[in-house]
Amino acid sequence: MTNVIEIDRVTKRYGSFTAVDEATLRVPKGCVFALLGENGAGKTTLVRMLLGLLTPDGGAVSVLGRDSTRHGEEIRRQVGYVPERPTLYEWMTAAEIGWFTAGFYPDGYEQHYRNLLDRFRVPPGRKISKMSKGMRAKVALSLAMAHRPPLLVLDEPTSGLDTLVRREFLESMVDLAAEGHTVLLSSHLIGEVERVADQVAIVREGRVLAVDPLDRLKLGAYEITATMQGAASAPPPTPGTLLESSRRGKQWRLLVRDVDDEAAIDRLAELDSVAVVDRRTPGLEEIFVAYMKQSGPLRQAAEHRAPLEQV
Ligand SMILES: Nc1ncnc2c1ncn2[C@@H]1O[C@H](COP(=O)(O)OP(=O)(O)OP(=O)(O)O)[C@@H](O)[C@H]1O
Repeated sequence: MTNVIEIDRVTKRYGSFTAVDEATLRVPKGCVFALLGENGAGKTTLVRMLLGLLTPDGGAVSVLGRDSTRHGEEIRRQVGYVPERPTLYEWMTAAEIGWFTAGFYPDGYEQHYRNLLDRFRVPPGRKISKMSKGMRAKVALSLAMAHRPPLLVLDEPTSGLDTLVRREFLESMVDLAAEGHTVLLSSHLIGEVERVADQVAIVREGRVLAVDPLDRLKLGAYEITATMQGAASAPPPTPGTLLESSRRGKQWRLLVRDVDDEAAIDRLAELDSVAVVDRRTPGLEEIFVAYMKQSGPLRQAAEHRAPLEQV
């Protein structure tokens, strides 16, 4: 099994509202895979279908080689899941909650949990109710990892954490992937995804718009500024795939990706219609925003969507 997750043309509706629309993606073993999308894009709905907690209206979801509609329980046994707002028993200490949870898992769980608390520097005797958000998140992560799941699913795991704790948390994810675990991270934080992900799926309004290795998404992307000879000129033909174009006076700003040969951009200056060409490498945020703007709204906004945050 090379793919830990396989999602094929999956659709999920809530009444007449389509939350996930024919989504297709593959998550290979041993990578940190990010679902990147604004609030309300459908990430949690996708995650719930993976875990067999929601049944798709169409398409197929397979996790660790099993159909999640029929084998949800088996999948959940093998997956570590940290939801956006983990529920922890407030009155227990970190050690007690591990002891309690160990009852649901095979031998070795509690010892490994204690090792993880140690690794994340969580005092075992501290009550959950007396912990900071960051420490709670580490307890939730330790509980999710203590049965050594081959797949860890994290739904907006760092929301509410401060920068340092967030960074530490993210680094532990990269370590996990290096140890052969697969991590699925759902996030709307571009900086976070850029820091840790090997592969990224850009999700917008229930649709998967792009799935790529982060390197590929970034390395072949360019922002081209072409100053034309005349104000009315059309933009020059660009190499690669055009994601976004806008004009201000004589200047076109073009965002392209999948450019194999950057010299092809420089050669645009040889065209009669072009006076000057500049290029620079955009950040993931610019690429993401270009995808978000493409072809206008895909569906009516169902709710107020929170703006994107940078880490
Ligand atoms: N049980 C439900 N009934 C009706 N609509 C729902 C339900 N759950 C989610 N939705 C809607 O489906 C869309 C996708 O929601 P989802 O929670 O999957 O998005 P998300 O990308 O995880 O967002 P967030 O980051 O805010 O959690 C949203 O518009 C949401 O309001």
